[in-house]
Amino acid sequence: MIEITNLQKSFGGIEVLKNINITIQDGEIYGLVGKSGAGKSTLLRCINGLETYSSGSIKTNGVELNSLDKKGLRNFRKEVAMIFQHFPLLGRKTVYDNISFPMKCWKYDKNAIDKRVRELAEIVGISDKLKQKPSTLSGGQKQRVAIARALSMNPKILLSDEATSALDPKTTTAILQLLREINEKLGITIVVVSHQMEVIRQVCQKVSLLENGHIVTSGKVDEVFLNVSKELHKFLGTEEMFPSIDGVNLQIMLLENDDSKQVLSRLARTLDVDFSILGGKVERYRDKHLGSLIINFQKEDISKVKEYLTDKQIVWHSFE
Ligand SMILES: Nc1ncnc2c1ncn2[C@@H]1O[C@H](COP(=O)(O)OP(=O)(O)OP(=O)(O)O)[C@@H](O)[C@H]1O
Repeated sequence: MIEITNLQKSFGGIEVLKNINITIQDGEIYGLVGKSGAGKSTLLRCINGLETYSSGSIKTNGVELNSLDKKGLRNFRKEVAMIFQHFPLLGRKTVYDNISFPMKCWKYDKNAIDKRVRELAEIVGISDKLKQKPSTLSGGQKQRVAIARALSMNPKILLSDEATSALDPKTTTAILQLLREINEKLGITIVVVSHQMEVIRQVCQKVSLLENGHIVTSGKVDEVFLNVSKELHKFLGTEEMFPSIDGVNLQIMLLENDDSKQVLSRLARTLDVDFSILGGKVERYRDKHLGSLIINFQKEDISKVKEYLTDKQIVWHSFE
């Protein structure tokens, strides 16, 4: 478990992390999302001990990071691996040598290294590329090599800093799927940093939204979506997506149940009201699909519409 309490970090007198409180359970995939400069990478670097923090606490499995000496920190880093946007592979070495590199540094036995490299190559799907140089691989394949290398020391935690940001959408989905398989098969806790909500939605169970160094929204990803806050609207750029026409715009959230699927036709029949559909979308949240519709109702109907939706336990948001 990673427990971050009242964490504060400054660079040269400028506070870049402010009162951060996050608990990440073992085996969870946790997302940190936010705009550029929000403090995501700094937080990730604090978690793996690459940055010190000014005050507060980070405990990994009960051990306070700031209390570790050099040797303690070196051993701790064996348990926390990291992958990056630009997969820093050794260009002159083969894929095999890249994956085996950390184990060689720690002077592992040659046969054990060979067994582990082949195992990892199989897990990440690059068994046929072991003799190639990174320059002959696609971006997705390079990231797979970087993931295999990150897993070589059997880490308990994998930190992913914008690992899919340089990849096209299809390759991004494939790499996120791989992270999920690794999480499920190997039980590794994964922290995913991204500036894209789409990435977080596909793979994470929980999320914290960072803005200017502090957390503005946290929770289970689908709940954060359902109870979309002003801050999340601002981050997603959706606060201005509702055209200003007469009447009142409601966002109606659609879940994977029958009640929400037929809500509009039932509502119109029961209340005898007219409405206009302004927009809608369906998004994937790990294994679920959640949707939302933006509906414009006439002002005189709005209170009975809200009452009806609340009574039917349909989640809605008003943009008055
Ligand atoms: N080594 C450093 N020295 C001084 N300031 C830094 C340093 N590292 C980061 N910062 C500052 O801390 C703030 C947070 O940066 P950070 O890289 O953590 O943000 P981020 O959310 O990861 O952004 P991005 O997505 O662009 O990487 C920024 O204002 C940045 O300029």
